Amino acid sequence: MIRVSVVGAQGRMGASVVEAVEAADDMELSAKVGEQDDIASITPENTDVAVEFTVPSASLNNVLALVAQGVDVVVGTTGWTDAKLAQVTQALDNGPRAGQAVFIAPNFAISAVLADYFAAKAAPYFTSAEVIELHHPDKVDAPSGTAIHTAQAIAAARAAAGGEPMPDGTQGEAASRGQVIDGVHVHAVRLQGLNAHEEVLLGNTGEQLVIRADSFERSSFMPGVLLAVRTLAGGGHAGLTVGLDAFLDL
Ligand SMILES: NC(=O)C1=CN([C@@H]2O[C@H](COP(=O)(O)OP(=O)(O)OC[C@H]3O[C@@H](n4cnc5c(N)ncnc54)[C@H](OP(=O)(O)O)[C@@H]3O)[C@@H](O)[C@H]2O)C=CC1
Ligand SMILES: O=C(O)C1=N[C@H](C(=O)O)C[C@H](O)C1
Repeated sequence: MIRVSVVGAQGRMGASVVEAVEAADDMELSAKVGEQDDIASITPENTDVAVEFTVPSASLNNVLALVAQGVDVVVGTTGWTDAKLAQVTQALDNGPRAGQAVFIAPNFAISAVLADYFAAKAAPYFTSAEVIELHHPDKVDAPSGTAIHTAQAIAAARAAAGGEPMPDGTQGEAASRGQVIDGVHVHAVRLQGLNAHEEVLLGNTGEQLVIRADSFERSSFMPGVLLAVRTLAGGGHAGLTVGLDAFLDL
């Protein structure tokens, strides 16, 4: 049995992970940790993999604490920057146990992972690309971690193909055009009734490709979370890995 502890267990995602772990035949729930609890209670003696879904402002410290304890971590919290990722890599290098692993995914839903992948594949063939993410109004961060990841992937694919900057003659209030991430405009919608959705618009003269992923329920993230837990528990993924595509045969 894979022993799993959940950090942020009282949150929307954490509670879903607790349910998914309890329902999995090959896993058992070890600890449920919230903001008031001591994360140092999670150790290799009671936990094979910790799953972390908290808030962007707390996630790095939680991950560093778990790595220092010698525990492998699957992270779904957003807000990761290159500088934060570098801190995780450094912590893993100095971790107490050989072969320690941290896995971070901006999105665990297969629809979103594939949308991201398809968008990067399509990007070099289009003059223009913009990303629209749409979420429930309780989401604290904007734009979504997924949208940032998608925009970066589109920009990297365009740059690798030697693409020109996108045409845009709009003047006036810059905020109206969304946040610009690596040259790609990203727009964030918060609307009651929504869960997690993303649309990538790709345009050429006289044509448009729309790639859209919809997570209607948090259960859509659970197969990806459990896949990551099983993959880390199986070993062979030492160090830091980012993105569920690393564990899929794409
Ligand atoms: N990768 C993916 O597929 C997905 C990622 N996400 C991301 O996951 C994160 C969590 O989302 P969601 O569950 O909706 O958010 P919630 O606000 O529902 O949950 C966050 C939880 O974290 C707890 N928390 C805050 N600080 C700490 C801390 N220092 N230690 C332990 N627990 C803490 C909060 O407790 P309290 O309320 O008591 O402060 C709360 O229970 C977000 O970054 C979101 O974007 C969401 C969906 C899918
Ligand atoms: O907060 C959410 O709900 C979600 N957060 C992640 C993100 O910011 O990309 C993943 C998904 O979009 C749901």
